[in-house]
This record gives sequence, C-alpha cells and structure tokens, in this order.
Amino acid sequence: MSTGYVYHELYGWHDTGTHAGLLPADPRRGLQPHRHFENAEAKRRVHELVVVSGLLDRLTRLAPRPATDEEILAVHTPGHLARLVAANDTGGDAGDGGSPFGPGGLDIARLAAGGVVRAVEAVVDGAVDNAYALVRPPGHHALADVGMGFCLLANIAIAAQAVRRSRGVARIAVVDIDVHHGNGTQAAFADDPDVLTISVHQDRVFPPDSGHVTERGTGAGHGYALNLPLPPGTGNGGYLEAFRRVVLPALRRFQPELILVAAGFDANAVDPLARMMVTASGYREIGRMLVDAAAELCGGRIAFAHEGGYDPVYVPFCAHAVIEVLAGVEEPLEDPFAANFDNQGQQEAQPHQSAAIAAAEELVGDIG
Ligand SMILES: O=C(CCC1CCCC1)NO
Ligand SMILES: [Zn+2]
Repeated sequence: MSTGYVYHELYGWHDTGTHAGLLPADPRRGLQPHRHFENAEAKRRVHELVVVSGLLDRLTRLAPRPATDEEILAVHTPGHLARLVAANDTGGDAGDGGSPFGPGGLDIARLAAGGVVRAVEAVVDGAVDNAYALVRPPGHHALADVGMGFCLLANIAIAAQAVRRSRGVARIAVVDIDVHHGNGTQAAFADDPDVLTISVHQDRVFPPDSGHVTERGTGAGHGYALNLPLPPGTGNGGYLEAFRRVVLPALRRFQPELILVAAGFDANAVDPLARMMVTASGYREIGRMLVDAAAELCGGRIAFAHEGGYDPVYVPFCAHAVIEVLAGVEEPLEDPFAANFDNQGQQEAQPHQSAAIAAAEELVGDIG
C-alpha cells in the first residue's frame, strides 16, 4: 500500500492575522485581538504528529506545485482570481470579510490547491494507491466568484476539474466530512451528473441556511448533490449510521472512478466551531469505510484533502487516525483521550439523528 502525502511549511505561513477568532478585532465592540480560528497550529501539529509517530516513514512524500491560472479558472471566475491577485502584495480578504490572508496569501493558496491537484494526479496515475493532502488554506466553501469561510480557492473542485481535463476521469464522487456544509464543491458541480457531491455536516452551522437535505443539484445534476445535515451532539454512532445507510449506498449506486474526500475534522468532540462528538476512533472508522468503498468501487483510488478542524490538541489524533488507515497501519496510535470521549452516551445513534439520516436515505435511489 503506497500512500502519497502532501505537506509544505508554507501552509503554516498563511497569515489569517489577529481577528478576534472570527471577527476583526475592534475595541469599540469589545472585540479583543486574538489569533484567527483558522491559524496554522492545528494543521502544523497534524504534520508534526505524523513525523514524530513514524507514520511519515510509511508515506510517499509528494511535493506540491502551484495551481495554474488555467486550473483555477476552470472553477473560479476571472474576477475572483483578479481580486486575489490585486491583494496578493498587501494581503486582503477572499471576499466574505472573514477569510483574511497576508502578503503572498494567493501564492500559498495556489500551493494548497496545487497540492491537492498533485495528490489526485498521483492517485489517478497509479504513482500511489491513495493520498492525503495536508493543505492550508482550506477550500470547500469557496464559490466561483468569492471566497468564504476561510477558503480562498476551491481546492477539491480545482483538483477534480484538473484530472477530468488532463486525464479524462469522468465520474468523481466527493464526500465532505467537514462539520460545515461543503457548499462550494456542491455549487461547482450542481448541474453536473458526473460529479456526485455528498456532504455530512452539522445542521445549519455554516454557511448560514445551507446544506439542507432538499438541496439536490440543478438541471441534469438534480439528484447528484446529497446533503445529510445532522443534529448537534451527533457522535460516532450517528456518523457511522449515516455512512452505512446513506454515503456507502450512494457511492455504490454512483459507481465513481475516483473518490475525493473533503477531510475536515471539526466534528471532533472538542472543536470550537461546531457541536459534534466524533472521536479519533470514529474518524478511523469513517476513513476505513471510505477506503474500503474505494477498493470495492474504483480500484482503491481515493484522495483526501484537509479542510477544517481547529482544536490543536485533538485534531492531530483524528487526522492521524485517517492517514493510518490510508497507509494500512495495523497497530494504530492510541488516542489518549478515548477514555474521555469514546464511552459517553452520545456515542450511540439517537432517534432524532436516525430520523435525519432517514430523510437523506430516501434520496439515494435517485442516483442513476
Ligand atoms: O471550518 C470551516 C469554517 C467555519 C466557520 C466560518 C465562519 C463561521 C464558521 N468550514 O469548514
Ligand atoms: Zn469546517
């Protein structure tokens, strides 16, 4: 089993400044300066755990390259790229006022998107069996004409379009496990029946009023966007039931040639930006189900692109668990917090969670 791994120190240099977490600091509103929630720490610590645990020795390092204008413009408008280019010397914001970047921020965003392209190309070419792109800034909220939710460029959508064009990959499934709705990826392929987008997320956290089960794609793409909003407090049991009843059956019906995963870990039990209860063992099982689905459906071709996840202590264990699955590690790193999180009652699927899952389950049959 060869697992490609993309990481670059520049990802840690993406400067999201000293917002008061989410909002620009402003003493007139009582907003004290504090590092932005989307700072380098959680992601840099994922990499450091991969190194210190020895897992890196079992991975095939892939060097990222900048996404080209052509690759970016396959997803984004010239106006959005021009916005980022114009602010690249001074720093600025990707468009929603909450997605800041410093000088050279576009260069780093290009390297993040290009890092995902590199990982996906290596999987499609068979240079590696699967891959993990530990990139920053994230991408799954970025729309064609505006960045949002800390995302400047739509990393996964750019990578999907790149391999469709360069390698003729036709049917791609994108599974978004970030706790926030993968609105950007969904929008990029809303009318395209050859890209199935599935998003499992906490109901209506972000973007506002987005990710409803009724959002199903448009025109020829109707039925090829699947949304699974889950109630706050959903833990491993609810997530694994969602995968068994909805995600895996949908992938089987769609028969993808490639599976891409928007790998956010902000559904973890102690994340500051959501209210779910997933633990490292839950992520390990999710990773296992997705890797097994790729083996069953598309020759094992699967690539993960890092998205959100903000707790600097626990996210490393959650992401490490998934990368271990990709690399076929038999003796996983123990989660030192398991005793705190794994045995809480919330880890069993609750009736209201199963009801939310059932609403999405009904729609799987429309996938042709
Ligand atoms: O992790 C994220 C960013 C979510 C935040 C963006 C503004 C409020 C919540 N998206 O996947
Ligand atoms: Zn998120």
